[in-house]
Amino acid sequence: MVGKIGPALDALTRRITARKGDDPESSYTAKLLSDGREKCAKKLGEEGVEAALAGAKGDRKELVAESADVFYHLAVLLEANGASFDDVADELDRRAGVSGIAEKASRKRR
Ligand SMILES: N=c1c2ncn([C@@H]3O[C@H](COP(=O)(O)OP(=O)(O)OP(=O)(O)O)[C@@H](O)[C@H]3O)c2ncn1[C@@H]1O[C@H](COP(=O)(O)O)[C@@H](O)[C@H]1O
Repeated sequence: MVGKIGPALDALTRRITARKGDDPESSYTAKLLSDGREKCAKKLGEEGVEAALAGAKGDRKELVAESADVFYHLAVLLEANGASFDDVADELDRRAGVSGIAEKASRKRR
């Protein structure tokens, strides 16, 4: 099965970019972006904690909903910092094939 998250994140990114500069009264994204990156970061932190709590209690439905909130707020925070999911994808690709254990050990040697 071809994954659906890439196209979904692309479409979400396009919607967020299109909202930039819109009236904050009519767009939550425009409101967040006009409030500044610290507000965007605060919202991502809140949604991350909510997703973690849903996962910890084993609530699959809530975890899925909260995860969508996390992706949305991460997309807004990336936009607020001039970054994108493509940048994140490049970083993930860079890490492919490097074990997390080996990477941690290499950091300790530095
Ligand atoms: N995916 C989302 C999305 N996920 C969550 N949210 C909003 O994020 C907010 C967070 O929920 P909270 O309960 O924390 O809201 P709150 O307490 O009112 O927030 P604050 O007062 O703290 O800012 C809610 O208003 C949600 O509706 C989203 N808002 C927008 N999108 C996407 O962005 C697109 C553009 O939306 P607008 O910018 O609103 O047109 C939409 O078509 C969607 O694709």
